[in-house]
Amino acid sequence: MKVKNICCIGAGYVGGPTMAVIAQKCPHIKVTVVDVNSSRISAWNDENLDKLPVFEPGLDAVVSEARGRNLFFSTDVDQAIDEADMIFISVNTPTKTYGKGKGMAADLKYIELCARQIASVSKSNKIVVEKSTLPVRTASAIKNILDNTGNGVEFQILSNPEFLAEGTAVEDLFAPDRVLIGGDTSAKGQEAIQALVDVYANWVPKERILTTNVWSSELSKLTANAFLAQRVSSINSMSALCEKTGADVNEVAKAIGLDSRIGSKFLKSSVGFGGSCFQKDILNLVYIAKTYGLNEVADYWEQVIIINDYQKNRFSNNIVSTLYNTVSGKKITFLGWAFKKDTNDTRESAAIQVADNLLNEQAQIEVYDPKVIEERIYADLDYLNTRSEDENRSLLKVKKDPYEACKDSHAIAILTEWDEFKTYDWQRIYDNMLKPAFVFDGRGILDTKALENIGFVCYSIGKGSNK
Ligand SMILES: NC(=O)c1ccc[n+]([C@@H]2O[C@H](COP(=O)([O-])OP(=O)(O)OC[C@H]3O[C@@H](n4cnc5c(N)ncnc54)[C@H](O)[C@@H]3O)[C@@H](O)[C@H]2O)c1
Ligand SMILES: O=c1ccn([C@@H]2O[C@H](COP(=O)(O)OP(=O)(O)O[C@H]3O[C@H](CO)[C@@H](O)[C@H](O)[C@H]3O)[C@@H](O)[C@H]2O)c(=O)[nH]1
Repeated sequence: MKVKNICCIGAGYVGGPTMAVIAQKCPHIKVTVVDVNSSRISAWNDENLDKLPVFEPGLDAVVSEARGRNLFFSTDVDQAIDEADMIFISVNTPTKTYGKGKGMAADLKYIELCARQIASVSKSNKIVVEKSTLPVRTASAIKNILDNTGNGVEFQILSNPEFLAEGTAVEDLFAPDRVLIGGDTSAKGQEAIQALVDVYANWVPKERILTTNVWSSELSKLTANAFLAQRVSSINSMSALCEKTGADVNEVAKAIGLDSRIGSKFLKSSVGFGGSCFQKDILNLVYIAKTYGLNEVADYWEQVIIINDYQKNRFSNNIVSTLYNTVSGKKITFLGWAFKKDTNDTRESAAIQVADNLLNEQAQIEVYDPKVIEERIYADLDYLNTRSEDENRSLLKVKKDPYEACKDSHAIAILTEWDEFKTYDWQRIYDNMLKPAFVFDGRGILDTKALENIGFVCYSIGKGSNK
């Protein structure tokens, strides 16, 4: 079977870029991305490419090439489902905030809604692809809903998890380490797998397209994120030990990373990992292990989250203790709010927890981030419900100019590794700060020696004193 018409439900960080790349690479396939959020769809359709709802380097060029040709964004979900022979489900699967599994399990209500809508609208056979990250065995629930419509339509369910990282989404989609496709072992299942393999084969080398059974595919996604996050927590746990012992975490990371069995990637110590996936997916993994009675397995992975929380709190505690045990009324500047550089996404960003801790200590915070808008920052804080919205707005201000944000500040905290922070006129920043002028580099990106020569008092994550 040759796929001619794709529909993707969910025009978010995954659905948008993923489908834009499929459309660009496969001009013979019509791709329609649909979403219930009409303002998001309008933004995807905006003539001004700066207004796309997702900021990703290179995405504007891909969208401008394919949009209107064979890439469409629409709110008409029913029509797109009806026309498609392959439907990707790429809706959000956040951690449950209510009921059984609250705070741990993935909330699958949006997935189920999609399955029910596909079931009620479809008049012809369809391949349904799980693009969202899902707990292992979700495919059987989706199949159950789809197969019980009684209208004679046949559905094949595939799992095709997405491994792109934000900030490098387009690069990752152009040249993925692998594409993973899981499906049913029956002949029809294999045919469906082949149809999706053929889509990717338009630009991904065949040896990088891996096919498995559906459960392996679902579980591989959670496993990959757990392993990646575990590396960050592992090096972050070492950063605490480095600071106590005079070791330098960057030197340790380099020394161990040269061992080809360990490898050098994902060993950058930080103020803690963020992003919409790591925490949510590990909590989900922990929950799944517990439901199968695998308590030791659950405890093992939960430790990755515990260390991450520890790292964020350690960073804010260090700011308070260094500033003579009080930050009350003191101005602290945050450079960066996004969970990593080159994205406007702030979900689970370490900056949020660090800010909340410091606001509890009555600090005055001013934030500068090159891509994150003011409304997003306040929404992140308000969501925690720690204090009133008015208090958040009076204690924390968002600035559009980094020098303005740093003026008259007691301390600067680097929360995101944006490249531009390295190029600032740090002498100018120093001259306009209160003294002693402190810098807390939560990303280890600044040249500490150069800053110390200017007169700053520096703390860099994982760098112990050499004395
Ligand atoms: N963000 C990432 O980098 C990333 C990477 C790999 C996998 N994932 C996974 O992909 C999935 C989507 O993540 P995201 O970051 O794109 O989420 P997102 O919140 O940015 O986008 C999801 C979109 O789905 C829409 N939606 C929800 N229910 C809908 C429905 N019934 N009909 C139509 N639209 C609906 C929402 O309005 C939203 O715009 C999640 O399962 C996530 O775990 C995310
Ligand atoms: O050495 C490192 C690497 C990452 N991070 C932090 O870890 C978080 C996650 O970074 P990254 O993995 O690069 O971005 P994500 O967009 O969250 O991507 C992850 O989560 C996605 C969603 O599931 C997966 O698709 C990707 O493969 C997986 O890398 C960020 O806060 C980073 O700053 C570190 O602190 N040190």
